[in-house]
This record gives sequence, C-alpha cells and structure tokens, in this order.
Amino acid sequence: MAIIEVEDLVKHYGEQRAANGVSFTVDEGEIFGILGPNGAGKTTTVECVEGLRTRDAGRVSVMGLDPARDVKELRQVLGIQLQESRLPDRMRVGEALDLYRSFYRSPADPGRLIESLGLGAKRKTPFGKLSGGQQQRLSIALALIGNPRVAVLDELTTGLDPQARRDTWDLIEQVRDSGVTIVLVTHFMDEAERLCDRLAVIDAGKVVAVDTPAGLTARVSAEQRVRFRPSADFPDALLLDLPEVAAVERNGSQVVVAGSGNLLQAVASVLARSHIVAADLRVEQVSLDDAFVALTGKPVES
Ligand SMILES: Nc1ncnc2c1ncn2[C@@H]1O[C@H](COP(=O)(O)OP(=O)(O)OP(=O)(O)O)[C@@H](O)[C@H]1O
Repeated sequence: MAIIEVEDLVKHYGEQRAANGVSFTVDEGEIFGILGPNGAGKTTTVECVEGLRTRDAGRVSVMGLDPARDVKELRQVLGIQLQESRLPDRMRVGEALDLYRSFYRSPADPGRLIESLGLGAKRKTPFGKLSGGQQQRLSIALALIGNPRVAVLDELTTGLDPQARRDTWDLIEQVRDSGVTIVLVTHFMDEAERLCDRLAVIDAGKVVAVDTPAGLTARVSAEQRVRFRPSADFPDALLLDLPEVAAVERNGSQVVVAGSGNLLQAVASVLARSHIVAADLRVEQVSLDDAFVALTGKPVES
C-alpha cells in the first residue's frame, strides 16, 4: 500500500526547474531510494515531501496528509535526517535527544534508541567529540526519536569511512525491519543496490525510471561480455555465427565478445571444438552503474 504519493510535482527557483513533473509512490515498509546526479532535483523533491519547501504545482500525500497544509501533523509521523545536520559542539548526546523528544506527542524511549544505534556509552559525550560515524548515527537517532512511520534520510553515508558506511547500512535495515518506511536520497550506486527495495532515478527534475535495482539493470539490456585470451588465432566469424553473439572486439591479445543468453557456454563450446584454449576467461554482467548511465546519459557521481 502506498504511504507516500507524489504526482506531477513542480518546483522552480526562478528559471531553474529543480522538480519538473516528478511522480512516484512509496510503499509502506520499503526502503525507497531517490538516486540521481548532483543538481538532479533530489533534495528539492524530498523537501517538498517533508513540508520544508512549498511546491509550485502537483500533488503530494504522506499518509493522507498534505505537507503544504498539514505540516504539524506531518512532523508527528515523518522523521527527517537533514543533509549535513550539525548540532552545537558542546551539546551532549543525551541533551540533544531530550530536546528533540520534547517536540513529539509519543516519542521513542531515548535509552533504547541510542542503545540500538550503538551510542549507549556516549550519552554524556558532547556532539563535537563524536566521530563522523557517531555523529551520523546520532542524526539518525534524532530522525527516529519521534517514533515516525516514515523516515527521510538525505546523503546518509557521505563522508563516512567504508566500515562506518557498512555499519550504517546494517542499521538502516534494522530500522526498516522494525516497521519504519524509509526514503533514502543518495548518489552512491553501491548504497542504492545494497539497501533499496525500489528506487526512482531522477535526472534534470524528472523521474526517468522507477524499479527494483535488479529490474533497472535488466531493463537496460540483457547484454553480457565475455573476455579471454585465445591460445591460437581464429576468424571473428567463428563466434559471430553463434546466435548468442552480437559483437566481437579485439583488444590487443584479448578478445571481447558481447551478447546475450547462454553466451559463455556457446563461446566456450565453439572454441573447444576448434581446439582453442581460452585463458583468463571472465564474464561481465551489466551493473546498476551501467543502467544509470544508459538512463541518464551520465555517470551518477559527477
Ligand atoms: N534555494 C535555491 N535557489 C535556487 N536554486 C536552487 C535552490 N536549491 C536548489 N537549487 C538548484 O536546483 C537544482 C536542483 O537542486 P537539488 O538540491 O534539489 O538537487 P540534488 O539532486 O539534491 O543535488 P545534490 O545531489 O547536489 O544535493 C540545482 O540546479 C540547484 O542548484
């Protein structure tokens, strides 16, 4: 069931069409990704969903509430982790949680929450003394302290080291498993692939695709590539005659065969029949990265 509906959302800043007819729905209980290059309109879109910006046109509904009208009610059900949120350096973890807790009608238990986020021992630590990963976890705690049904997380792992990123991903999965619907804004492909049940790819203020990570990859092409170094020379036609093969390229001593279906088996058996040994044989599948480039015409981390 849809918990968020966005239909033909438009938000312009002067001449800049930041959101130019954005539509998608988020189902209850999923991690929904919003993926796109810098300046694509991701933050503008989620800020209209959060009620932090007023839209110029279109319809937005979060659990039946209109963020432009019902912002007070919305605050009680929607948690927000802002991009690069900072607290005063001397504010202690416990104080921040108590302050944010006071904004909500039925907040979460702060002790349990920080325990589950691995900050149990940091209650008395000032914000400025936390590591980057700990600050990030605190900002997630603050997004969840109101016991929200939906949490919007923007650039969740920017600036974190690889271990802290992986820990944060585990944490987000736990939050989803506890029943919170998550909207995740990201421009990291690995993050989208690992965490998102479905994602919307946004480019130049428009949604260019909504699908599962696997669905997006499959949508682009079922093409695979097989690379190897042959033990003896052979004519391209040997492989081009196979129905599975679309193209053969030579890269120095390496042969790159593009095609679909059971490509590897078809290539391997025709080579074996010709008594050619394929050394360094590798198969490459299309990745979400390739899908993104095909959909938007540019790499995601621009
Ligand atoms: N307050 C503003 N005034 C004018 N232009 C803005 C404003 N906020 C954003 N923009 C412009 O609108 C476009 C979309 O910005 P937005 O922040 O929504 O993109 P984004 O996809 O979230 O990008 P990023 O990944 O860099 O955060 C950009 O060209 C940006 O420069």
